[in-house]
Amino acid sequence: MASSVTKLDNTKIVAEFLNSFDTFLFDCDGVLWSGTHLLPNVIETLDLLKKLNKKVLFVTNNSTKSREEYTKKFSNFGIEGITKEEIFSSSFATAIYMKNFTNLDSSKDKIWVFGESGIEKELQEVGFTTIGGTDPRLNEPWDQQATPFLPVDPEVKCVVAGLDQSINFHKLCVTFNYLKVPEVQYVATNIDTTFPGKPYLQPGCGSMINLLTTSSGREEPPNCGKPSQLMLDAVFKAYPDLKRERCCMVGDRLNTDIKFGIDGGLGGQLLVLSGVEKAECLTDLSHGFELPNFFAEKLGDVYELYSE
Ligand SMILES: O=C(O)[C@H](O)[C@H](O)COP(=O)(O)O
Ligand SMILES: [Mg+2]
Repeated sequence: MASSVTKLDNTKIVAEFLNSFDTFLFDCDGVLWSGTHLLPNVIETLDLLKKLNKKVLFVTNNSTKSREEYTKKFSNFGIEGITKEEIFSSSFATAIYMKNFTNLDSSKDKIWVFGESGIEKELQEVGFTTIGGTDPRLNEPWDQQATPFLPVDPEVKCVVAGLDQSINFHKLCVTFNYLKVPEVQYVATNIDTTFPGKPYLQPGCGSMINLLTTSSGREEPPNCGKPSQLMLDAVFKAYPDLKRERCCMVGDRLNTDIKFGIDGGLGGQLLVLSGVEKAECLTDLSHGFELPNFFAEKLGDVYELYSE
């Protein structure tokens, strides 16, 4: 638990903050952007970190896109030069989990996807056959007699569920029917209950997982996203020279991003108030989550307050 939380609100503190770390791991939604809006001075801050020879990586619980698709999202926001290898998404973490931590045989066991293309593409990249997901036939109105998805496919051995911004009753009913099969495993990409937008907050992946879990009577599924250390293990496997004490996690949620950094033994955590959390969470501790050692109104404050 951080003994005290330092606000990045002046040049001296920002300089000390930057000198304390060699690597910055950035959450995306609520830190870099909010929905389709790039947050202020994000590009400038990332450029400053590169100029200071800092390592910059991205760790997002948003499973809607594959890492490859995320490189295009970065570029569309004008954040150039970000490679797939610098992005760690919960869809990627879930593919790692399915490949290395389950007994599924990707040569014959299929996966039913509740979610978007990111999950499908990352699971397919590690060799799994996926059904459901973005199949356009799921956009047809729910009709028990007409649906092509029931009865369930006996080769499906797992449901992987993530954020679906095109959620509908057809998708819920078919996924529910797979979850009613006791032998079918159940895995969640992440647990974020809300999804930051601009200006409105939205229901997140975790709320959709809760709906599926409650309706099917299943136990809570394993979570592959932050704060699970699966993604951090993948980061340190890909970049073995990183020193945990010289890494800082930058996020907008206490129960995912900041917990992820603290549990992972990272040297620092910066909470930005441009996403889900508001300043009250730093004084009203009834949430029960550990606090970061730094906070800022927004990431762009690092650039705005920095001076040579
Ligand atoms: O509901 C969700 O899936 C999350 O709110 C969202 O995708 C979080 O993404 P992150 O803030 O980890 O980039
Ligand atoms: Mg976020």
